[in-house]
Amino acid sequence: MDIKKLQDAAVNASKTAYVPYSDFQVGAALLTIDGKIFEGCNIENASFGLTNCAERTAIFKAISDGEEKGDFVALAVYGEKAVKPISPCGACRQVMAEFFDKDLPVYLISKHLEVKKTTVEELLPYQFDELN
Ligand SMILES: O=c1ccn([C@H]2C[C@H](O)[C@@H](CO)O2)c(=O)[nH]1
Ligand SMILES: [Zn+2]
Repeated sequence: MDIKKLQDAAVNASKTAYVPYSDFQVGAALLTIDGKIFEGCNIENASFGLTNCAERTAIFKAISDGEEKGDFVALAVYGEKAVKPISPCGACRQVMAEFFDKDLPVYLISKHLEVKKTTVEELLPYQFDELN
């Protein structure tokens, strides 16, 4: 799969972000082994801590639609105002660790489309995982 397509999907996903508090639109695009792409945006709340990041929205949409742990092959995240490639928060890293293989490629993208390629393992080393 062309990474450009996943990157475009992440940019597209950011368009529907609900961000009245931060005005910081984020989009995520999650690719499955079958070639499906699940898009997610950040969704904020007046009670700030209830905000759902773009990454978790995409992951939860995929799981809710029947995709399973191990079905995922790549994630792209785009920050519309990110000066440097966006960096996922700790909550999202933990949720990624739940559903993604350690070596799954994660493409972090800045507003100028600078891309940093990393992995789940790099984002969350020595992860908590009760099942292992
Ligand atoms: O990787 C990230 C980083 C931040 N945000 C959101 C949370 C909040 O809505 C806004 C500003 O932090 O960006 C994401 O969705 N993903
Ligand atoms: Zn997050």
